[in-house]
Amino acid sequence: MTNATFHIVASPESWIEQAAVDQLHHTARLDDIDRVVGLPDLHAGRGIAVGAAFWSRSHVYPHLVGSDIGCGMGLWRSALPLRKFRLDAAERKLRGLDAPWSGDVAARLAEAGLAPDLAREALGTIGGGNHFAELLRVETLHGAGDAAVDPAALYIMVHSGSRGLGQTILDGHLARHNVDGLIAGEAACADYLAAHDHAMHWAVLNRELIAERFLDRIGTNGERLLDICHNSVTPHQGGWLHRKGAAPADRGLVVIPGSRGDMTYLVRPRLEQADVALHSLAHGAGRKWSRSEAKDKLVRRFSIADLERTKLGSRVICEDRDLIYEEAPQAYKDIHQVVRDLETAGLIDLVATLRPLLTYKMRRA
Ligand SMILES: Nc1nc2c(ncn2[C@@H]2O[C@H](COP(=O)(O)O)[C@@H](O)[C@H]2O)c(=O)[nH]1
Ligand SMILES: [Mn+2]
Repeated sequence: MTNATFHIVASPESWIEQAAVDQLHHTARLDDIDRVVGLPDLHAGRGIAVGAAFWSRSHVYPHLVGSDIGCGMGLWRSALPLRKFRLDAAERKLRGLDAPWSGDVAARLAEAGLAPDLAREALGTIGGGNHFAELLRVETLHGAGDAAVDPAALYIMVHSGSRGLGQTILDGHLARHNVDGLIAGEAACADYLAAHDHAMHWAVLNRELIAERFLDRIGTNGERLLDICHNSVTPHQGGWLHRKGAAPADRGLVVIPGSRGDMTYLVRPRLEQADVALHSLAHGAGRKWSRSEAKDKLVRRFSIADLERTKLGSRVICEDRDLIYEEAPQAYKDIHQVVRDLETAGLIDLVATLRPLLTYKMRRA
């Protein structure tokens, strides 16, 4: 039995798999979960649905945040005008980015208020899975607009998280408490929250360094327009708001990417209806196929070379033969429908649509 209120933000046109809805109901039955919200990118995860927000007045549940604490999206406007950007040259220059960053890691960690040796080897690297760095340009400016969006500029979006650090924190918690919740105010909860906040700050710094490394390789720099975490637990309305693949609607502009072969939306959250969705938004399109399904379905239909170009004409650097199939655009839901659902629910205004030019996932040294 549960007393939690349950709401899914999605129109009948949106495809939401039953397994994900079942996972939401399962989570709603945890002790003292008061509100559960599914967003239009909802899909099944490893036990916990992704594209969801959970609020508890009294408990913090680390397994609802998951292992990639602080994972999120950052967007930078580069100083390079599009007219000077050369795709072939950029593709050649984007090398050596999976190796540890050779800059002053200790100083950057200390500046961010973190221990100077915290997960230092991984800092500034993207990691695997569906993490990426992507160069984009403005496709369309919408009515809501924003002075920071210059259609003549090149942009970079970075999706990465806390790498092994978040996993270590979750593993430590599960070893001691399994999936039991932590009672807010008790020492064990404070310890988890302190480690969680370090991982969030580490992830923000990680995205910043990735963007700097990429922009440096193509001979420019940039200004950060936004950085948002979609895996987190934060204080909210006198309780605790867990976001599992859900973008915050209370921290300014948000990017909602589709896939490497589709558009990304830059949106401004609307505050009037925000509480209905626990002040959260879709964090992407959400998966339609699991990784193994994607590989099985696509491997006979497409060569690696096919997948190194997208239907939008953008390029893909991914030298992992499995990953290039697992993360193919076909594996994701329709981003345009996801964004329409958020608009229809009165949760966002569109600012701009961005088109991918080059997506970097990994390249061997
Ligand atoms: N523009 C791109 N979007 C992508 C790519 N790979 C995935 N995605 C989208 O990002 C979210 C991230 O999901 P998460 O649960 O891992 O945080 C995903 O739902 C897709 O919509 C890409 O290469 N480029
Ligand atoms: Mn993520």
